[in-house]
Amino acid sequence: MRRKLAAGNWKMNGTPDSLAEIEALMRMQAAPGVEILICPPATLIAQAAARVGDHPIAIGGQDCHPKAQGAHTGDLSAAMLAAAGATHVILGHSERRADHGESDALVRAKAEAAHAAGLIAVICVGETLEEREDGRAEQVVTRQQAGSLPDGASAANTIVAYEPVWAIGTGKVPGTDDIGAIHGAMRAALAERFEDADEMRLLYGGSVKGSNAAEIFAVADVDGALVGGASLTAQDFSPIVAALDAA
Ligand SMILES: O=C[C@H](O)COP(=O)(O)O
Repeated sequence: MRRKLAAGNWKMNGTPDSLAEIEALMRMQAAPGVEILICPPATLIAQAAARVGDHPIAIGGQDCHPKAQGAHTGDLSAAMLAAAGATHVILGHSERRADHGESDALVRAKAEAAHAAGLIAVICVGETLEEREDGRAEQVVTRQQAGSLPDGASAANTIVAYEPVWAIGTGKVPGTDDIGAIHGAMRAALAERFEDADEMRLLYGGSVKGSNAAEIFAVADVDGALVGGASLTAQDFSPIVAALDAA
């Protein structure tokens, strides 16, 4: 049984005042069927983890370096994230692939580093608009998935998020048939490589909001969401958690 996950990626947003949003989520009506993960900017991980305390909300990072330590100014190792209180790390987000030229091979190396530090890797894949219009969405996504997941990936240490680049922050969302087709192809490709593929969680990300969450979560093989803009406030995020709990 795959546990449903509502993950929030705050991206480059948030100051210590924003931690009040996590406290508001902690006060929210319990959604027993849903695991919640918040990935604030690295500057807030330790404070967020301290605020969460024993509450089951998990805290994650948004990137890590593939090396364990060394002369890499400005970077953070997976072990540093774990020491700050993170249990998860987002890797290979399309914004990192675009802004920092991250390849599948680099994402795979980062995932290996995350696993070595005991972190759960949330590995992102997704096609551009041009690739979708060329009819290559499934091919691109499964190729990225194959290249970005290390051989040691398992349901215990890896989650895959399908995020069409053109749907991120745009208000555009693929049709539910399209999401289902991609998630089905991802699951089938995982099954060829990993024994516990049936237990690996697949998230959808890209303009998920309270208003469209229920129809997205009704799609087969969608085990939750990776949410950007609508994760920044408890008011916007809580309806998504509720829709997932009800799905
Ligand atoms: O990581 C989150 C995704 O990029 C989705 O962002 P969005 O919900 O603002 O479209």
